[in-house]
This record gives sequence, C-alpha cells and structure tokens, in this order.
Amino acid sequence: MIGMIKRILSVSGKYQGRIYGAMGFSFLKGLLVKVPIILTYFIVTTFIDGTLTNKTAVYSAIALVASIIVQAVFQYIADRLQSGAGYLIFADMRMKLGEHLRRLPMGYFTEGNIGKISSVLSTDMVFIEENCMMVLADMMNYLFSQAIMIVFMFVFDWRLGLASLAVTGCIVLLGRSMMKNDLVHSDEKQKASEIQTQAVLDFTEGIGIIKTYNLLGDKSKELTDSFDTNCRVNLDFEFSHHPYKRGVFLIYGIGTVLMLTLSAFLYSKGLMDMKYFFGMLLCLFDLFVPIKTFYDQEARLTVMSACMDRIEALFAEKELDDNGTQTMTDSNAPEIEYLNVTFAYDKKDILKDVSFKADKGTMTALVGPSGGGKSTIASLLTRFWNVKSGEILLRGTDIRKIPLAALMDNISMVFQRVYLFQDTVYNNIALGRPDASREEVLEAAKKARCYDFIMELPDGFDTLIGEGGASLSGGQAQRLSIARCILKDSPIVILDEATASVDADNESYIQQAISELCKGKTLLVIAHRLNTIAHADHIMVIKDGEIAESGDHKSLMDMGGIYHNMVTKRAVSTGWKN
Ligand SMILES: Nc1ncnc2c1ncn2[C@@H]1O[C@H](COP(=O)(O)OP(=O)(O)OP(=O)(O)O)[C@@H](O)[C@H]1O
Repeated sequence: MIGMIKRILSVSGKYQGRIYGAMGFSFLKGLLVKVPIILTYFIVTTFIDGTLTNKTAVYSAIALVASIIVQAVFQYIADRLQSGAGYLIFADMRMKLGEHLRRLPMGYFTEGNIGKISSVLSTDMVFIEENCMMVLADMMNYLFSQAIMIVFMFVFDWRLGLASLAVTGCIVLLGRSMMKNDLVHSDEKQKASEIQTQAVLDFTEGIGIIKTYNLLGDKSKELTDSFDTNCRVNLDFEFSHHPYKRGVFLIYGIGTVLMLTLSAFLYSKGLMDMKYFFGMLLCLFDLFVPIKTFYDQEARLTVMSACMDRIEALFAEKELDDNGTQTMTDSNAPEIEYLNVTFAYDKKDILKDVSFKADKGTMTALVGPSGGGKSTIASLLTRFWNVKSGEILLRGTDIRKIPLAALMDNISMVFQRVYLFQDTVYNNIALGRPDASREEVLEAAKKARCYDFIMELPDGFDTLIGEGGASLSGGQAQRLSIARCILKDSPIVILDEATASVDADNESYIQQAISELCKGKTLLVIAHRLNTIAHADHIMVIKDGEIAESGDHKSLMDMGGIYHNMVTKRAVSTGWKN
C-alpha cells in the first residue's frame, strides 16, 4: 500500500501537492465522520452521570450539524483536488512515454511489442488514471479510521484496545496473503490483456491477407482463443480472490462478536464502567468496517500495482543514446562514409566489414539478392539501429555524435510501404516540414505530380484520407509521400524502390516525382529494377552482408560477375537493353 502510494507520487510530478492535499482533506473528513459517535457517547455518558441538560443537548445538536457541514466542505475540497489529478498525471505521462518511444531503437517495434505498447496506453494507464486518486484517498481514509477506532477502544478499556488490535492484525495478515495472491493473478490478467490486444491488432491489420488466403477460420480461432484466455484468467483472478475476501469477512464477523462478548464480560464483572460499555456498543458495528472495506478495495490497488509494473517496464526499455552535440562541418569529407561497419540484429552478424563512400550529389545504388542486407545498410544511416562495430560518418562526423534530430533533418526516406496518417492531404504533406507555407506545400505537391489528382478530391487539399475519408491508389499514396520528402528538402535521400508494379501512368508519374526529389541530392538507392540505376555513379552488389562487387555499370558488366548475371537475366526476362 505504502509502496503503491510512493509509486504514484513518484510519477505525479507537479501534481504531488494536489495528491497530498486530497489525502489531508480526506483524513480530516475521516475524523469528522466519527463526530456523531463521539457526541452520542457524550450525551449517553452525561445522561448516565445525570448531568445532561437541555443546553448540552442543544450544543451537541449544533456541533453535529456543524460537523456534517464541515465534513461536506472537506469532502468537496478533497474531490476537487483529486478529481482530474489522475487524468492530468497521465496526460503528462503519455507525453513522456511518447518521447521515450520516439527514442527507442526500431528493433523494439519490430519484435512483437506493439501489443504491449497499445495495452499499456489503452488499458494500464486508463485503469490507473480512472482509479488511482479515488482509491488512494479512500484507502488512506480507511486506515486512519481504523486507527481511530482502535484508539477509542484503548480509551474505553486497555483489554478492548488489545483485542481490537489483535482482530485488526488477523485481518491484515490474511489481507497481505490476499494481496500476494492477487499480485500474481493481476500480472497474468494484464499479460492476457496484452496478448488479446496484439491478436486484435494482428487480425485487423492482416485482414486483407487473412481473407485472400482464406484464413478467417484459423485467425478467428487465434483471436477467439485470446478472448477465451483473457476471460479464463479474469475468472481465475476472481475465484482465487474470493476465498480470501470471505476469510476477511469471517474474521470481521467473529471479531465483532468477540468484542461484544468481551465488553459484556468486563461490564458484568464490574471491570468496566457502564458509560464505556455504552460507548463500546456505539462503536461496535463500525469497529472493523474500515479495515474490512480497505481489503474490499484491495483488488483494485493490486491491479493498479501490476499496471504500474508494466508502465515502468516500458519506461525502462533502453533508449537509443542521443548525446551527440557535434555538427557536420567538414565540407571536404565525403557526404556519407561507412567504415568497416558490422551489424547484427540479434546474435548472427548480418553486415560484415562494409566500407564505402558517397560524395555529395552522387547516386549510390545497392543491388543484390534478397536478404543480402541492402535495407539494413540504409537503415543504419538513419540510426534505426546502431552499428555493432565500425563507424558511419556524415560529412566526416560519426552519426552517433550528431543529435538525432539534426541527423534526421539531413535525411529523407522514400519507403516501399507508404504510410499516410488519418488526416488531411495537406497535413500529410506538410509534416515533411511543419513550418512550410501553404505555397511551399502546394509547390511540393506539383513537383511530386500529385496536384492534379488532389484537386479532383472532394475537398482538395483539405480532404481527409484514411479511415472514414477518401482512399488513394498505391501510386497516388506513393507520390504524396514523395511530396512530403520534396518539402523536407534534406540533402540526402534514401530511396527504397518499390517492388510492386504499378500501372504505366503511375510508374511514369512516380519516376517524374522521384527525379524532382533527387535533384542535387546525395542518393542511396535500394534498387530492385536494374534499369533505373544504370547511370548511378556507384553500384554495390550486396550479398550475404558483404560488398561482393563494386563499381559503375560499365566496369561491373565488364567484370562478368554477379551484377553481369543479374542484368543478363533481367534482360532476358524483360527484354531490357542497356
Ligand atoms: N528487424 C529484423 N530483425 C531480425 N532480422 C532481420 C530484420 N530485418 C532484416 N533481418 C534479416 O537481415 C537480413 C538482411 O535483410 P535486409 O532486409 O537488409 O535484406 P535486403 O537485401 O534488403 O532484402 P530484400 O531485397 O528482400 O528487401 C535478412 O536475413 C533478414 O532476415
């Protein structure tokens, strides 16, 4: 409990004061809740003593009303302080998580962690933000109330005090076992929710493939299995929790009877005054209610703790270091230089001792068999991953010493798989350079040969694309992504040539758009169509993670090696001549 409060406080940043304030006012309200008992006790004892007067009764009534009013005021202040605090804390935390995710290496996103991220954002954080303030303030209240009840018992009779302490101790012991049990099951519960999220994402993202390959049955089964598992794990949680909860209720009941029996015994033996006996009777049915209610609420606290574990684990994922402060100033150095670069995604080396340079304004093409390592070479330039050994230099500076944002300002990438955001056409282009003027955005669209088709959309540049909006063809989407890069106007362009064929019109438009994009740039092309790179300044054949051949088109053809074979095969299959 204390641990959980500390964890929430540790993430609450500037809202800590609100939480302390809410707890303070809840505590004061908790004290005031006891005022009716104290007043009734006072009236009973003065009645027994024969000192009860009309004045005493009126004053007591006024005090009672006043305590109820102040109680309501304290509750209002506590509610004001705590309501929304969870949402404010987690709004900040989501921003921090967004920043953190941005700094994680690409590998984290390709290793099946998408379900984890989604479920942390949509399940764990939501659960805590909706529950934490209420649960924490209420639970503190219950603990204070229980302590006050025990103090009352000690005031009435030390034996009653000890007995109430013992009963509370038994409830706490059983409650702790309940918490341990719940923690294990909460962990499973959250994991099952993560698997379910991943299954839903897989199913919805892959629905096209699932339908094409007639996998609806198999994949639906995976999905329903994840629903079943989630349901079973939640039921297990409930079933394992209930015996403990009943146990707490049993001790609560037996404890109450014991306290009644003990006080009746003490009174009957003349060991306790009558007014204390009455006081005891007044408290009896409230005596162990706070601690029992505390453990009634405990399951929520435990689930919160498991949620917090997973949030902290996500924050603990190692970020790609971004401590670089250097700028690229050496204008005589090659624009890009790989020096003895070795890389492994996991343990197996994918790239071995790759070295090459590309001067400013030149075109370097990477060709070779599938799986050879072409895309990997390009991804290392953007630091999607860090090299294992060796160095990649940009204008003479190791890219790890350049701030990531500055590095990214220098590079544009045209991917095979285009991603457009659910936003307007305009905003999808403008994100290439958010401070660009409308004229610049329109100009980029014209250069990327998309202006005409955009103007034919229902709302032109303001047309929404994606879910619920207009849909674009693959070629149109590709040209839009090129417009984004043209707007960004970075000196280096990485071009992952599309393998999928588009119709002749689109192909020609895309080529025109790419030519606009590449004007005056240093180009690194992952080439799948050999006819587009015949004029490249430098062609490298990448095979098994190594540069197998290197040179220009003519020298490679003269060499009669892998490149020559690839071109010859291509010429035979397509009739292409160089
Ligand atoms: N994220 C990843 N995690 C683990 N291994 C990967 C990852 N991406 C690629 N690989 C492996 O690295 C090797 C090189 O892949 P890469 O995509 O760089 O080759 P490529 O030459 O670009 O292939 P293609 O022409 O088919 O796109 C392959 O064996 C591939 O399986």
